Amino acid sequence: MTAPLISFKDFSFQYNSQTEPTLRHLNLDIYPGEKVLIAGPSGSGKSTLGRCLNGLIPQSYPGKLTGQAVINGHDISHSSIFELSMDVGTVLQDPDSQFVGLTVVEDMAFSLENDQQTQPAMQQATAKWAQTLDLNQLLTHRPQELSGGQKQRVSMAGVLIDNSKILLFDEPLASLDPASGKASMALIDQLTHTEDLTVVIIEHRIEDVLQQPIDRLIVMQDGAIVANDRPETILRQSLMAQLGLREPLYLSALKLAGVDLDDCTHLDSLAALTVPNLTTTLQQWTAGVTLNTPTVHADPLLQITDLNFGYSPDKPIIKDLSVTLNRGEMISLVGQNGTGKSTLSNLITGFLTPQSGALTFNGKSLADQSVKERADHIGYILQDPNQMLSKTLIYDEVAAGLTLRGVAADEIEERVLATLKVCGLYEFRHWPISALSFGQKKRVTIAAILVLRPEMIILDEPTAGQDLQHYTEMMNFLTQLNRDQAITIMLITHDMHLMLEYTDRTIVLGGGNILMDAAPADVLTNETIIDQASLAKTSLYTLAEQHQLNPTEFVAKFVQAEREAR
Ligand SMILES: Nc1ncnc2c1ncn2[C@@H]1O[C@H](COP(=O)(O)OP(=O)(O)OP(=O)(O)O)[C@@H](O)[C@H]1O
Ligand SMILES: Nc1ncnc2c1ncn2[C@@H]1O[C@H](COP(=O)(O)OP(=O)(O)OP(=O)(O)O)[C@@H](O)[C@H]1O
Repeated sequence: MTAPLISFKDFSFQYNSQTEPTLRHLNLDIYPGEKVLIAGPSGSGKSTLGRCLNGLIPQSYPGKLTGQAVINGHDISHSSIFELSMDVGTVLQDPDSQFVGLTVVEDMAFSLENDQQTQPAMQQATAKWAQTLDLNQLLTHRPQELSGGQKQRVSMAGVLIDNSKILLFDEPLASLDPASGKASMALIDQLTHTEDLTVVIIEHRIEDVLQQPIDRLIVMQDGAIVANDRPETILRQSLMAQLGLREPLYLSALKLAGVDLDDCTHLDSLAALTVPNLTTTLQQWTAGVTLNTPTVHADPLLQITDLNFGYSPDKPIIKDLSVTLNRGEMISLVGQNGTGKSTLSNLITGFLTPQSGALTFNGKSLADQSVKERADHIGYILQDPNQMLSKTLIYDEVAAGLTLRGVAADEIEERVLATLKVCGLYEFRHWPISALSFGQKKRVTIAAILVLRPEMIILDEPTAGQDLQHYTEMMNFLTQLNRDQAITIMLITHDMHLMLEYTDRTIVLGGGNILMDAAPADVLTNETIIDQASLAKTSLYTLAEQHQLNPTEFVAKFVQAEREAR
């Protein structure tokens, strides 16, 4: 039998700054050529396990290590980062932080130059990977000029060029638009076969990873491995919710329609799934649901008229854009990577100034309001929490906005503690921010804005990097704010699931303007818009099509039934 390429035996790890081990008694073997998905709640130790694979632990993150972890014959406790980085190539969720070269080709060749390889060897290697990863047209571009999907391919090239046999992806989908995410998953699958790679993917969005076959799903909880099996076995046992994971949409739909999963085969792939009499069951279920009349919001809050903006005069990003957002709406803003969603948000919040056009909030022009004045009404939560955090302690970070605004000390305490409870951070209130996981940091930034009680909140990918429990808590919390206090919420997202289940109106941005402004179920069943804006059909759409149902109606009924069940 083949020996494992990665082998953990009764392995535990405790960061020096922690009082308890973060990884506990792991036993895990990964074999050459396997494609493995690691999932689990936020803070369960996935990234820590990733750091053990690529040598950052114990070299860059010192701590107490017991048991054994061997990667391609190298015991991590006695190997250098250099040795392990030759075995394991890591592609981070934020490729920007990984770029070292001024151009794509320089970035790709960087490690070869460090190894003092000859010019012809470097040229041969860059040509091979540029071809394999479809980067030939981009070699002279600066990495910062690329779209999210292109950046990820450059990062992959930068690690594959070292001939690493193991590739580690930490949340590869978090910042890609759905079409790029799909392409990226297909590329990873192709490389697993053609380049003889072993692939480890850490990702919360299981359904999106399962678009391509996965050999094994490993679920972590509280530092331990609680499931390690074929995805189909875990899906069949209905363990997903119990394990804190999000079930694929099509499975939720089957359950809603009363299907017994024991009667089904190939549960991990909608294309191969077989269920007896499914067409009749779904048609009967659809006929039994009556759609509610949608609530109409007609009280304008933010009015944007003929807005124009470009970072340089020859390249307009926003062109004559006009739109009205009403009080109490729950909106998703979607579109291709690099289309201008963040730019539009920066124009609204005052970080950027338009070349022409008008913005009014509550009937008053925003033109003469500073960033801080606008922030009293409109909160903006960035995608990368590290760009927003400035204090050492969590409590202080959440209190900062209130302190700056001169709120009385006892009111600050009351509001901060209430917000921390709502955001699931209360127990960490005395912790330094540096000891939090990515998902936990994200919640701190959301808490710091919510505490100001704004009338409108713009959130850039609010749930990226969040586990199911915190995702659901956060979205229920935002929904509650929206319903009870009529706060207008606009979510910038690449998560089609989120857009469908939690928003009532979707604005699709593309080519500097609005391509479509409609109910999410209408957007996600419009093939032309899906193509133009790099969105993706959800599995619900495919399921409806497979069973001769009207996709728009089926999706809308599913969303309504799910919301009622929440
Ligand atoms: N550099 C560090 N120093 C001390 N403790 C850390 C450090 N990084 C992570 N931890 C601790 O380890 C725990 C697990 O964090 P890790 O980032 O591995 O979780 P994760 O499962 O990847 O979470 P997420 O899905 O939120 O990214 C966290 O609760 C955190 O307290
Ligand atoms: N500070 C800047 N200077 C110059 N160009 C920029 C700057 N910020 C963004 N751009 C460019 O403007 C365009 C729109 O970027 P923006 O970040 O608004 O897109 P986005 O829709 O939010 O993308 P994503 O979905 O990837 O987050 C992109 O082509 C980007 O490269």
